[in-house]
Amino acid sequence: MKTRSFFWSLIRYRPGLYALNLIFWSLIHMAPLVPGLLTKAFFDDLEGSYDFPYGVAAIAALLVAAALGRIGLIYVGFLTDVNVRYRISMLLRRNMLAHVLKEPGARAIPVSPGEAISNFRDDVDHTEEAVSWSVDMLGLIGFVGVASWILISIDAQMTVLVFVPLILVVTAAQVATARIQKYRAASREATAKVTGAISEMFGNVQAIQVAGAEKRVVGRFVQLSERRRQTMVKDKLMTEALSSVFANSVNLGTGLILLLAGYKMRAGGFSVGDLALFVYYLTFVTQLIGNVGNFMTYYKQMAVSFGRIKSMLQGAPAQLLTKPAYIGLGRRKPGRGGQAQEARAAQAGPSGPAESSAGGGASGASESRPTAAAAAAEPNSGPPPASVRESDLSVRLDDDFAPPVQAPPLQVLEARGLTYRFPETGRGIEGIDLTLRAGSFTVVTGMIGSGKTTLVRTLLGLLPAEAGEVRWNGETVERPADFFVPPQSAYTAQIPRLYSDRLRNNILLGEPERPGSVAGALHAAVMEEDIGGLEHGLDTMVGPRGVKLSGGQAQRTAAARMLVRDAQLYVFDDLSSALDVETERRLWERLFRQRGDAACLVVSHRKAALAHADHIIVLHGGRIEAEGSAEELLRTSESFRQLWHGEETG
Ligand SMILES: Nc1ncnc2c1ncn2[C@@H]1O[C@H](COP(=O)(O)OP(=O)(O)OP(=O)(O)O)[C@@H](O)[C@H]1O
Repeated sequence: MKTRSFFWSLIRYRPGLYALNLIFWSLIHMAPLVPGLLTKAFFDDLEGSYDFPYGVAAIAALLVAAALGRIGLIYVGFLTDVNVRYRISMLLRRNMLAHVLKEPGARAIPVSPGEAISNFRDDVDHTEEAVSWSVDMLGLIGFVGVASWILISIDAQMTVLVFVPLILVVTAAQVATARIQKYRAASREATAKVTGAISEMFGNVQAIQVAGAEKRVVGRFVQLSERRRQTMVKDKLMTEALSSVFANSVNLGTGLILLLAGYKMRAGGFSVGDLALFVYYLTFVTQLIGNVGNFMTYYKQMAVSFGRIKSMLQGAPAQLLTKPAYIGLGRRKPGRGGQAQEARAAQAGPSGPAESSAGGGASGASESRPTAAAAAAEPNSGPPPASVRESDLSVRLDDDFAPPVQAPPLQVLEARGLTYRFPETGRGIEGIDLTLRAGSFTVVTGMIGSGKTTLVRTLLGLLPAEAGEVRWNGETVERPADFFVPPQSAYTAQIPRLYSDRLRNNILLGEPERPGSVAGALHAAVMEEDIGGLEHGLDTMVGPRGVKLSGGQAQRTAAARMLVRDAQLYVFDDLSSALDVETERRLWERLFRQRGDAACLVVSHRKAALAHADHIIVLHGGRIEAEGSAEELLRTSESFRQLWHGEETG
């Protein structure tokens, strides 16, 4: 999609509102034609070359009325402008967010969080500005057209002089735009890097301290800030230089008019009123040219911003940015969302995976979708305010997200030829086959970097598989990311993600609390004894990213979050990093006893997990090196023996 098409699609989002805004701003810009003519009449009347029928006082009254009328128009113009610009930016941000939440969870944004924030904030702002400034163009053309006609009829030669600044400024702006675009791109890039560095610094304070890297980190920050300063100075200098050309051209024009008017007045062909009219119109012509310059600058900035916003889409069509959607303002149109959702529900039907792909698409496994929703829906403390409850959030996003799929009870889950390689390193997994039956307990093990995490993420759709397929009871799962969420599956990632909220809310993450459900999940996650030691039990605020909990508590809170949900497949990615051997043993025992018909897929190298496994998969270099029971593998696999005995030795 080209910048021009993007721009038009933004205008077409609310064509009526945009047209209203265009009309008001055209009137605002054309309104000065009237006081110009009144000023001419006023001076000509005083000079005696013209006789206004109602006297000079009437002209003064009309001038005041014209000024008041323009103030009224500007007031309404600002109302329409605010409505257009904020609706556009809200739509863009909403659609960008919806897209991010639909991407495979582990690769949802292609840049650092800081850069993504800059995309959401600054690039959308620039786009909004370009659309907003575009409404001045019609009024400008109208004003210049009518004013030229009036001025030419008075004095063609002088009129040419009025338009000299216009020609100068437009030429200067044209010459400068390529440079402005270059400087603007560089300053945006530098700003994003600084924002990214700030977010990395704040996220890694502890790592920086323990590595004694404060000076180096601050040094890098200073370098990035210096680069930003340089690019910003160039950017601002160029923009301000152009503005000053716009501003000073009025003085230049006035000087030229005065010079010529003196000669013409002496010759008697030019009245004081004519002079007043020329000077009056020149001011407005130049102001309006300034607006053209602003529009051109913002349009160029928008081209840069559009490129950056597109990169966030990771190859998805840019049309989705301007796809009409409910943005939370006014009444929701019938047929949008509500009906669409019903239609999708009918398509998704009860029969499971194949139908689920017909829906709009939701993201991630349990870890990503409810997490993201709750992160947006729930503030730092206490219950969320009514305006941002999850039910409201679903109203805003349900055009994009399919309703949860209800698949038939799991009998067998199969993956065939599953392949994913990280573009950056070419590493990952290749040609993985696995079979999980209802009630089975499968452990994936292997050395560091062998591909265990990549395997579970690809299976669950958190990474987009390059090849292979996943089948649920023999039916192909077309869109694993939509499908592998509760009630089909629940997942605990290797690194737990907790939110600055109560412990209870971190476990439930929007799931309605049933009697005993949280207590049951806490017991299964071996967390029940820790609760008594916390200041406010389940209502303890866990702090940003759960910093008030120990690593093991955070890990088990994430496990409890998974276990509080009914699922037919539970996936754990390596709990051992933060759990002592005894706690982990109790956790697997409880899970093993309580799992019922659910299948468990566990990444671990701990004996406690391996001992429960009825099937073990040993990965090496992203491929399955061996598989079987622990007994078989101890006989047949050297790698497995190393892992098994490794725990004893180290
Ligand atoms: N985000 C990434 N970008 C590029 N390469 C990656 C990325 N994440 C992992 N890899 C590479 O993919 C391979 C598999 O990584 P993966 O995290 O799946 O291994 P693992 O067996 O889970 O390791 P660990 O036991 O340390 O958790 C590794 O060689 C790793 O270097």
